Formats: sequence, structure tokens, C-alpha cells
Amino acid sequence: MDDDDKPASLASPACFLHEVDPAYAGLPDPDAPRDWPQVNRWRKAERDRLIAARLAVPAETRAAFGASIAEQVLAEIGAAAGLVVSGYWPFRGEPDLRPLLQNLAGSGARTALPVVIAKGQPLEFHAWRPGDPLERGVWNIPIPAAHAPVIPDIVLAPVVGYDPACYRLGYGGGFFDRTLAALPRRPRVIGVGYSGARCATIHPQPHDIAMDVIVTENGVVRPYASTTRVLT
Ligand SMILES: Nc1nc2c(c(=O)[nH]1)N(C=O)[C@@H](CNc1ccc(C(=O)N[C@@H](CCC(=O)O)C(=O)O)cc1)CN2
Ligand SMILES: Nc1ncnc2c1ncn2[C@@H]1O[C@H](COP(=O)(O)OP(=O)(O)OP(=O)(O)O)[C@@H](O)[C@H]1O
Repeated sequence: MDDDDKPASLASPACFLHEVDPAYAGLPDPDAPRDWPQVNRWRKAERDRLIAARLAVPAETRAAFGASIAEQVLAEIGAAAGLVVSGYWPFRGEPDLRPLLQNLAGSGARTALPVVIAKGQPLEFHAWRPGDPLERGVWNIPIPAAHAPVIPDIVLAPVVGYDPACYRLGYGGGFFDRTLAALPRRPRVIGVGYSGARCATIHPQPHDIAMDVIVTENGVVRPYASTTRVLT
């Protein structure tokens, strides 16, 4: 009997890895740009486009979206007493969540604002309640006049863009990523923005840290989960 008469057999089990999603196999997505300078150019153009698009939305519409976002963020936070919550002083058309900060402070939370110490450095968070005095910080962003650093339990992070994996596109300073990487304990990070800020992917880079959740006027986005409308 020669070899051709024996039942066919393989030296090792057949490999099906080529049929598996490249991400599962730990391989880069073949459709993703691998060229980081190209990604950075894309991010810059996308930032400019998204900021211009949200500023083109009438102020009353943005205010209504902001109120819807605030209501849903409040539900996400739940019992706020005793928590340290960082908000932000809104600029360039970001949702105005200052009334939410007031509400949280009234419920016994300690509120704070992010403070740029220097370019390339993590942010600090300084205690601030609505009505407390402010001064101008780096880039003229209003910051608390009193110097009272705190470590937040919850960070509200305004997004310029976001993707379904809850990665955030910001203003390009890398501040939030650097800050989250440096904090002694990881706060819960709630991204906030308008649904028009959604991107198919922001092409996350190794330093990008996903938000725990993103709240828009249309509902709550959890990483890779479907969007759920919060009904009241
Ligand atoms: N309301 C609010 N406050 C915030 C933030 C935010 O996103 N929103 N930040 C969240 O991080 C920090 C400020 N981050 C900023 C980052 C970059 C620029 C900025 O003007 N960048 C230049 C280009 C920067 C560069 O390429 O080096 C620009 O846009 O012209 C401003 C604020 C802290 N405070
Ligand atoms: N943890 C980190 N350590 C060192 N460099 C970092 C870190 N995070 C971000 N960077 C750098 O910061 C720069 C800007 O990052 P990125 O484009 O992610 O900013 P962004 O998230 O849009 O901005 P921001 O958080 O300020 O709103 C990049 O060049 C990146 O290399």
C-alpha cells in the first residue's frame, strides 16, 4: 500500500486564525490607519469640524440639550452626598453643566474644577462651589481663586468627539489622559457631549483612556453597548 491509499491526515490541527476577527488575534485592524502623524492630522481636522458644527447649533437648542444631559448625569451619579465631583467651566459651545454642579453641591457633594498647571502636565482639580470666586488660568480658562486641590471620585469630561468604545477626542492637549494615568485612584469618568459629536472611531492611540460612559442629549452610551434612552 503506498501513501496515496492511506486516509488523509494533517501533521498539526488546521489553523482557523485567518477566519477570526484580527482584533481577537491581537492583530491591528487592517482598515485602521497605522500612521500616527496621519491620525494626528485627522484628529486636528475633526476637532475643528466638530467644534464649528456645535457652535452652529442655536444657543437655545444647546441649552435644551445641556438640560437633558444634566438630568441623565444626575441619574448616572445617583447618591451624591460625600462624593467629590469635578465639573468644568464651559467654553467653545460645551454643554453648560454649571446648574448641575449647583444641584450636586446642594445634595452634599464637594464640587471642583479642572486646573491646567502647565502644558504637558496632568491637570489638578481644585474645590469650587458655584458662586465661589474665580480667576483666569492658562488659556484664560476660569479657575477657582482659592487653591484647594482635591482628588475627584467622579470627573465630568466634556468631549469634542467620542466613539462607541467611549474614547474621547478633546482639544489636543492630552490633559485628561495624562491626568487619569497619574491619579492615585481612578475616578469614574463621565464623558459629556452632544450626539452630533459621535465619530465611528477616534482612532485611539496607546495613551488614550476610554471614558466609563458618555452622556448625550439622546441617551447614555456605554462602551460597545447600544445607546439607551433614559425615560422619565
Ligand atoms: N471647559 C473645559 N475646561 C477644561 C478642559 C476642557 O476640555 N473643557 N480641559 C480638558 O483637557 C482642560 C483644558 N484643556 C485645553 C486643551 C487645549 C486647549 C487649546 O487651546 N489648545 C490649543 C492647541 C494646543 C496644542 O496643539 O498644543 C488650541 O486649541 O488652539 C485649551 C484647553 C482643563 N479645562
Ligand atoms: N499619558 C500621557 N503621557 C504622555 N503624553 C500623553 C499622555 N496622554 C496624551 N499625551 C500626549 O498629548 C497629546 C495630545 O493627546 P490627545 O490628542 O489624546 O489629546 P486630547 O485628549 O484630544 O486633549 P485634552 O484631553 O487636552 O482635551 C499627544 O501628543 C499625546 O502623545
